[in-house]
Amino acid sequence: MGTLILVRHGQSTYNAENRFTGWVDVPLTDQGVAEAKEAAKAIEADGLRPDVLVTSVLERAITTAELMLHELERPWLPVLRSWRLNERHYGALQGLNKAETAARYGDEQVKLWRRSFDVRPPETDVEAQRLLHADERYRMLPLALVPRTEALCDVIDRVLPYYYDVIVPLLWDGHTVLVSAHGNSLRGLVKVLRDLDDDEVVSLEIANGEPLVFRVP
Ligand SMILES: O=C(O)[C@@H](CO)OP(=O)(O)O
Repeated sequence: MGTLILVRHGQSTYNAENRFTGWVDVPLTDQGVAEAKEAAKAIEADGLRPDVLVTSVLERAITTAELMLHELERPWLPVLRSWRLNERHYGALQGLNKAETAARYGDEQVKLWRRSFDVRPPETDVEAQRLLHADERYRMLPLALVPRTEALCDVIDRVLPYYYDVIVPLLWDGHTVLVSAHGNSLRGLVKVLRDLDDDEVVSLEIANGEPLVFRVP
């Protein structure tokens, strides 16, 4: 039996500024750094010792994991990274303030964009998609796989192949796998692991730096 530890990165600068983040690559705040260290203490207190690290390709998740491993005195762990674990792409909302967007479009609409299973935020234009594709991290992808917006259902579609093809075999081999990722990529995974239906997932919230532990037979 393997152990899966899911951690959402510590607070980022955009979290602190209440901005839609998505694939924008922002760093942690001082509070985020402290949350990452606390996350490591929590898993240590549970007697858990990760032996493989898996992260998205976004800095806030990578830094959170590095801080955690340093705290756990295991900075040497083997690491795997994938764009498939990135945050949900927030489309044209990326960078906007969430409160200002709610004042403009209404709380209900913003809640649908933020938490529904299948409502996509407005998409970015083709030029923004091309710019993202030019980023070294995403250049190897076919352009069609570089998102212009995503709903949670789209995130699940991209996360699951990585989960089943890469993470599950590690768990079957008995590893303790630490996954450092994002609010919505982890909401998608937790929906599947807990078998939540499309309505239940609306109220699922994942806090910064709070580890979630699953035993996978
Ligand atoms: O902005 C984002 O990308 C996410 C996570 O920070 O926000 P939300 O809480 O709306 O899912």
